[in-house]
Amino acid sequence: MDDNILTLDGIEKSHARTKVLRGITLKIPRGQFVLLMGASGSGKTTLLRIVAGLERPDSGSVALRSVVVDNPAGKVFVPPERRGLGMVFQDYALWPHLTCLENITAAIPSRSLFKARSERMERARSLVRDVSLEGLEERYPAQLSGGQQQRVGLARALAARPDLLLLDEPLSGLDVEIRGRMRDNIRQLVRKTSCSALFVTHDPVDVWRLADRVLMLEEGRIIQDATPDTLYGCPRSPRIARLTGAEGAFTVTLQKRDMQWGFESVTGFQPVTPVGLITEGPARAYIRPEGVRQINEGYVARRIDMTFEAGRWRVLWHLPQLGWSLHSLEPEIPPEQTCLAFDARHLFVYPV
Ligand SMILES: Nc1ncnc2c1ncn2[C@@H]1O[C@H](COP(=O)(O)OP(=O)(O)OP(=O)(O)O)[C@@H](O)[C@H]1O
Repeated sequence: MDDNILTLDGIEKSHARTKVLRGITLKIPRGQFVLLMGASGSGKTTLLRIVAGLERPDSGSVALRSVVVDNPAGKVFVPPERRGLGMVFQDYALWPHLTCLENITAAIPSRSLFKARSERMERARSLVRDVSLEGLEERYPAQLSGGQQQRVGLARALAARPDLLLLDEPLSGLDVEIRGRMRDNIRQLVRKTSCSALFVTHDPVDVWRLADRVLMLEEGRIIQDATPDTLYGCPRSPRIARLTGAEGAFTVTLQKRDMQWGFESVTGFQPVTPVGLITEGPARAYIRPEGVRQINEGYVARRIDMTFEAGRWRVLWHLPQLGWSLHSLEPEIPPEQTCLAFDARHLFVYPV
C-alpha cells in the first residue's frame, strides 16, 4: 500500500458530447495542498465532483487510500457518504434551521470516533475554536456573515477528520481582508490535521499563499503539474505565464544561436527562457514587470502612467519600436522617457 490519498488513472468525461476531461492521471500524497486551476469551463468542478462521487467518469478509475472507489469498467462505485472526504463548496450548504454549533455537531459521524454525546460536543467546540467562531455558536446561518458561514462550512468538512478535503472556490465572494485571513486559516488547519487538500481556484494569490503543488487544466488535460516555484520559473503556456504575472504579447522571430534561444532586438540578441516545445520562427513573447529594467541603450520607452504599490512604483510604458505597452517596477519615479531592456528569466515565448 502506498501513501497516496488520491489516485486518478485515465479519467475521461464528456458532458453533452463535449469532452471535458481527457485522461487525467495523478496521485496526491498525504498532507499535500494541491491547487486545481484552469480557465472557466476547463473541467475543474467536474473533476472534483468525480473525486467526491457526485458524478461518475465515463472511464478511468478513482482510488482513495489505495482502494478503488470508482471504476466504470470494473463496475465499482462507492457513494460519496462512504468515501470519508470533507467537502467545501461555494454555497456552504449549511442547515438553515440549525445553529452554528448544531451544524457542526450534525456533521460528526454518529458511529464514529466520538461515541458519547459529551465527546461529540467537545469535538464540535474544538472545531469552533479551530475556525475562530467562538461566541457565535448559537447563531443561525442567516445571522452569520458570508465569511462566518464559510468557516462553519469548513468546520463541518473537517468534522469527520477526513484525510482529503475537496474545496471548490471556497474563498470567492469574500471581501479581501476575510479572504486573506481564511486563506491562512485553511492552510494552517490542513497542515495541523495532516490531511491533503484539492482546492479549485481562479485567484493567482492562492498559488503563492496556499499551494504545495499546482495542477493546470487546459482543454481537458493537465498541462502543468508543478510546485509554485517551478510554475513561476517555467510557465508552460501563455495562460500560466499570465497567471504568474507576465504580460503579453508581442510578436518576435525566434532563433537558436550557440545553443541559446532568443530573438534579434534593438539591444542585439535578446535571450529568452525556453518553455515547452519551441521552434524557430514567429512566436509570442510575454514579460513580467520584475524582468523590465532601465538601461542606457535599449527599447525607447515613454512613461504613460504609474501607480504606487507596496513600496514601489508600477509604471506603464509605451515602446514605439515594439508597438506595445508594458509595466516595470521602480523604487523611485523614473524619467518620462528612458530605455528599457528585458531579463531573460522573466521573458517567455510560445508558438503563435
Ligand atoms: N451537468 C452538465 N451538463 C452539461 N454540461 C455540463 C454539465 N456540467 C458541466 N458541464 C460543462 O462541462 C464543462 C466543464 O464544466 P466545469 O463546471 O467542470 O468547469 P470549471 O472549470 O469548474 O468552470 P468554472 O471555473 O467556470 O467553475 C463546461 O463546458 C460546462 O458547461
